Amino acid sequence: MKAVVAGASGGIGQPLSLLLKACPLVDKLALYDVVNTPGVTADLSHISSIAQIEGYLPADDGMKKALTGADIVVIPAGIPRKPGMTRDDLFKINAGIVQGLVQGCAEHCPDAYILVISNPVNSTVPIAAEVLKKAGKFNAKKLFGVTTLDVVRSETFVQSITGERDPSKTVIPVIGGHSGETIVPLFSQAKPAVKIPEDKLDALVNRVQFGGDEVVKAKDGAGSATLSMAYAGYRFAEKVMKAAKGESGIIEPTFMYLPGVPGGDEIAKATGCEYFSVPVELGKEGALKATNIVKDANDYEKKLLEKCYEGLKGNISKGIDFVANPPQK
Ligand SMILES: NC(=O)C1=CN([C@@H]2O[C@H](COP(=O)(O)OP(=O)(O)OC[C@H]3O[C@@H](n4cnc5c(N)ncnc54)[C@H](O)[C@@H]3O)[C@@H](O)[C@H]2O)C=CC1
Ligand SMILES: O=C([O-])CC(=O)C(=O)O
Repeated sequence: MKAVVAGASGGIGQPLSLLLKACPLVDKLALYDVVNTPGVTADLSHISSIAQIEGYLPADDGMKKALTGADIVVIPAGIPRKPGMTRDDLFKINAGIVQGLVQGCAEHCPDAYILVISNPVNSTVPIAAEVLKKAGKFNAKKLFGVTTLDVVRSETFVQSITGERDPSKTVIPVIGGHSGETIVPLFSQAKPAVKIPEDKLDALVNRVQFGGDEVVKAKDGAGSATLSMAYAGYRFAEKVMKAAKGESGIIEPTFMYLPGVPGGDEIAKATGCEYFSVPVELGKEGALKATNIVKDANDYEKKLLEKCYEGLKGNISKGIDFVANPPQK
């Protein structure tokens, strides 16, 4: 399995590359960034794990060399937030970065699983899809917006209420998008069931929705979540790779183009959003099936979902429009 990290020298890229270098499922790891890949690559190359590592800069066809032969491409390239910014404020710069990298995937590794971390995910995933569609290489089953950090946060924050020793043992679906009120945790659907006292529910939901802001504020100008994101990004990438190798029964929420995924059409109709994060079963060819968990939401969660739909639709159209009507330079 050849894995590529695009944006490998960054705050997320470095620890994510470390985790992938240590992963026994990875035979080859290519690091791509516009800066510092020689140093990061040299450093990681001393780790005595299976993965053979190569690093590339844009010069000398670096992107092409990194992407050629890739089975999975993880993209954490782009600028992060500073206090006072929304994820949408990152659009202006990150939209073009994701567009360029996904164009590279269309040309050099059209069959790879593509995992988009760069924000705003609600718009960068539609951008990626439009780029791939234009190139005639779009496979909705293999394009994923990484929303795993919202799931990881939900597990962690619920643990502070339930006291469960291993938070990852509680499965909590988090659906919708990846910013503020578009993030909707469905605590009513947790397995095993969790009991959240009524007077704690609003604060818990708010903390999951604005968990990113909590980190941005604490970092005080030095960026946003990087280490927890690398953990979450790795967790999702590992699931995709395990499914690719034939392991069955792997389900994880991820932000996808639903009409292209089995079971997705009815969710797109119910939500009015073509892109939405729902629990998706993964298989060798990527997404096998999207689960319509929206219909199981309770009344409290249905209200959250109404707000989610509103915000998400605008973010999605903004991404589609960026590719259809490129901004004048
Ligand atoms: N999906 C999610 O849950 C999360 C997403 N993020 C997003 O991830 C992105 C990266 O965050 P950080 O790693 O903290 O930022 P960072 O600034 O530390 O790293 C970004 C890296 O991307 C590189 N880069 C820029 N343009 C590039 C290009 N055209 N090709 C290849 N590499 C390029 C930069 O040189 C830098 O090394 C941000 O957009 C952030 O908002 C962050 C946390 C969670
Ligand atoms: O908040 C941010 O800008 C980074 C992010 O997406 C997260 O931590 O969930």
